[in-house]
Amino acid sequence: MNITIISVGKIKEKYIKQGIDEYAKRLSRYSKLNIIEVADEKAPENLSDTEMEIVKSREGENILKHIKEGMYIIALDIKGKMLSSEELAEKMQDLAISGNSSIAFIIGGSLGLSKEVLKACNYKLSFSPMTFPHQLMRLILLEQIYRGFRIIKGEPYHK
Ligand SMILES: C[S@@+](CC[C@H](N)C(=O)[O-])C[C@H]1O[C@@H](n2cnc3c(N)ncnc32)[C@H](O)[C@@H]1O
Repeated sequence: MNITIISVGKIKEKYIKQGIDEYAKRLSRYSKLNIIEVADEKAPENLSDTEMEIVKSREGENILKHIKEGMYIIALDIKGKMLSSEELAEKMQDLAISGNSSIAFIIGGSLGLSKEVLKACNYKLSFSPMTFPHQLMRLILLEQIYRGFRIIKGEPYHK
């Protein structure tokens, strides 16, 4: 299976980068991983609603450029559907069985994802009603994808 993560913004924190590198290494036993970072637009505190939509829209355009034919697109969205780790694993397995060998996970920037991206995606996945910073979200997502592969393979994993 090919996993692509399209994420707005760079990873600046060293400790998060180390965690991401570790899970990317662990995942390489199970999947091809491609992490694409798209530029985050400047978003000062005092933006109007319209200006915020413009920022999200610009970031969204850059995200959508990386979507390829045949990719199953999962947008990370606080308001999306929550799944257990076992349910996410089952979803990944079902996609593979039905011939979707390429999954793209999308993580938004500080203002979230544009309506165009949310419209283009096949599934909206929430990790909880809480808001996580995008850098940490990338690490948590990688851990859950890795956990998903361990579950699919029936391999032992920390509970
Ligand atoms: C700082 S958050 C953006 C917060 C923004 N106010 C919103 O409502 O989306 C950056 C990105 O991380 C991801 N994210 C953060 N918390 C999440 C959660 N609980 N579930 C799913 N994705 C989350 C989303 O992709 C979001 O666009």
